[in-house]
Amino acid sequence: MQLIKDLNTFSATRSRLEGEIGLVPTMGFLHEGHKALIRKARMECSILIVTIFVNPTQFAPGEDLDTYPRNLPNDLSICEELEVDYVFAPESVSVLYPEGFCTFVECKIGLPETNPRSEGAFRPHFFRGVATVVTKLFNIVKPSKAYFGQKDAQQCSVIQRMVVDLNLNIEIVIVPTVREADGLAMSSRNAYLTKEERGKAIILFQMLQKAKQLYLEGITNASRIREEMEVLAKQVDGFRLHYISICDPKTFIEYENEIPSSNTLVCVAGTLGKARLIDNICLN
Ligand SMILES: Nc1ncnc2c1ncn2[C@@H]1O[C@H](COP(=O)(O)OP(=O)(O)OP(=O)(O)O)[C@@H](O)[C@H]1O
Ligand SMILES: CC(C)(CO)[C@@H](O)C(=O)[O-]
Ligand code: BAL
Repeated sequence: MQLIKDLNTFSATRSRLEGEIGLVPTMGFLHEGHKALIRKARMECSILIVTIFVNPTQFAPGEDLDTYPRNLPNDLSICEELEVDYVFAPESVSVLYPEGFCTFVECKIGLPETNPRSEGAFRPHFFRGVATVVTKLFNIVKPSKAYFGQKDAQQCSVIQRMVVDLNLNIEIVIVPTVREADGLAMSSRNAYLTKEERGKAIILFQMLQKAKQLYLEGITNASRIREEMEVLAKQVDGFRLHYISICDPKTFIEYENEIPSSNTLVCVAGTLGKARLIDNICLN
């Protein structure tokens, strides 16, 4: 495995590579969720490239850019173990954002005007930063396939839309959410949870399970499902619910009343202490 930290070396290396190139973009602090993406990419591609970069443009002022967990040595040994060929981990922000950088990519899926209960609404800067850095990584790595996790459902839809809209000719592979034994979705930010908060963090999964249970019992009214999920959220001391969204998984347009018999995604987000957690489930 080769670790590359600068653009010139990466570009020179990339120009010599041929075959099916798989890209797994990450922000590091790798866990079992990342490992699932890497394993799938390893099975499907002849050359596997993992990127590790905590992208500042997707963080708003006051968010956790400075404290975001980092552990490059451990990430590298995980990549080595999983037979990654190249890790591109820019050594500084200026590798991807040199002085004068001022061009951004914007996708309108889930922006506040189309869905007030979404990541796009709660983190209005977020998808612009993600779409921009992912476009840059796609242009730098030139993969045939790129792998993303279902945990970040709206991010998946934004990227899937972006490759269509911008004719990027890259296959986007979505990998199911990997969970802890009690159902909590793996996330680098779980590291922020205290022991007590960790116990409470399964509330997101429980809310999603409740939605599924209600749906299977024949309840198809989005507001009714949302209300019952809210009741659960209120029972957990210290959990600040940001939103419950019951929406179309491609457009993220919210269902207010009857939900259709296919294509319904339920997303939840909230904070427990310093950790902002998100999760989702497909109802049908
Ligand atoms: N539990 C998981 N299951 C499957 N994929 C995951 C999981 N967690 C993260 N991923 C995916 O890994 C890729 C890199 O994610 P990232 O490095 O931001 O980790 P993260 O755990 O999602 O971090 P955080 O939740 O703190 O933002 C993304 O495509 C993300 O969806
Ligand atoms: C896709 C991504 C690597 C872009 O910075 C990030 O949003 C993530 O890790 O999910
Ligand atoms: N996994 C999404 C990255 C973020 O929340 O910044």
